Amino acid sequence: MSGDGPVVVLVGPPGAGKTTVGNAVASTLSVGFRDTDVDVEQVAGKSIADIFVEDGEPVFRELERTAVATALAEHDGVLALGGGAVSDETTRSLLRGHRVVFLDVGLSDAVGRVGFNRDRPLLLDSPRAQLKRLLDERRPVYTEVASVTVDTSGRAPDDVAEEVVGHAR
Ligand SMILES: Nc1ncnc2c1ncn2[C@@H]1O[C@H](COP(=O)(O)OP(=O)(O)O)[C@@H](O)[C@H]1O
Ligand SMILES: O=C(O)C1=C[C@@H](OP(=O)(O)O)[C@@H](O)[C@H](O)C1
Ligand SMILES: [Mg+2]
Repeated sequence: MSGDGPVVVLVGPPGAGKTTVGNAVASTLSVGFRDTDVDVEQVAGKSIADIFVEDGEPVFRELERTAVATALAEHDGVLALGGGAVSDETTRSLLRGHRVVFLDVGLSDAVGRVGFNRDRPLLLDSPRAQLKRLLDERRPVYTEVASVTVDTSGRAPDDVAEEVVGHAR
């Protein structure tokens, strides 16, 4: 249903907990949860890993840009974006005016959470170095699009979710 947009949009690097915390926040608020990574997989009819291998990252980014725009327009619950969505300028401008929370995470915690996960194509090779690069490159962008930053390092998902609930619309 369309309305004022999502009650909260979660951005941040892989392993920040956008999907996990987003689900918990939606459950607490009794609203729907949507994740643009899932939307992209549904539209493409295959996993993100397969999109990267078979079609390439630019195709994934194009699908992601459309998925974010669609979700912002029609979802009124909690919305989690993929970690790289904010690298797109159109997406950044679409996020203006929305309640955006940056879930931050330190490098060690991020590596511990997703360093050995095989579902994230960007982290298959040298996960620690890749996560450091993504964090260094994107932190300024996450900060720019978000009105609030919540550090998740060393914290349980439920604890983070409770804080995010306080920032929802
Ligand atoms: N605060 C947290 N503490 C410990 N592990 C976490 C936390 N948040 C998420 N995780 C775990 O880290 C992994 C990645 O979480 P996920 O929600 O998919 O992150 P994102 O969507 O930001 O990439 C999952 O295995 C999840 O259970
Ligand atoms: O950081 C990125 O560029 C990506 C993050 C992933 O989502 P999560 O941030 O939910 O892991 C997913 O969109 C894809 O693997 C690319
Ligand atoms: Mg996710």
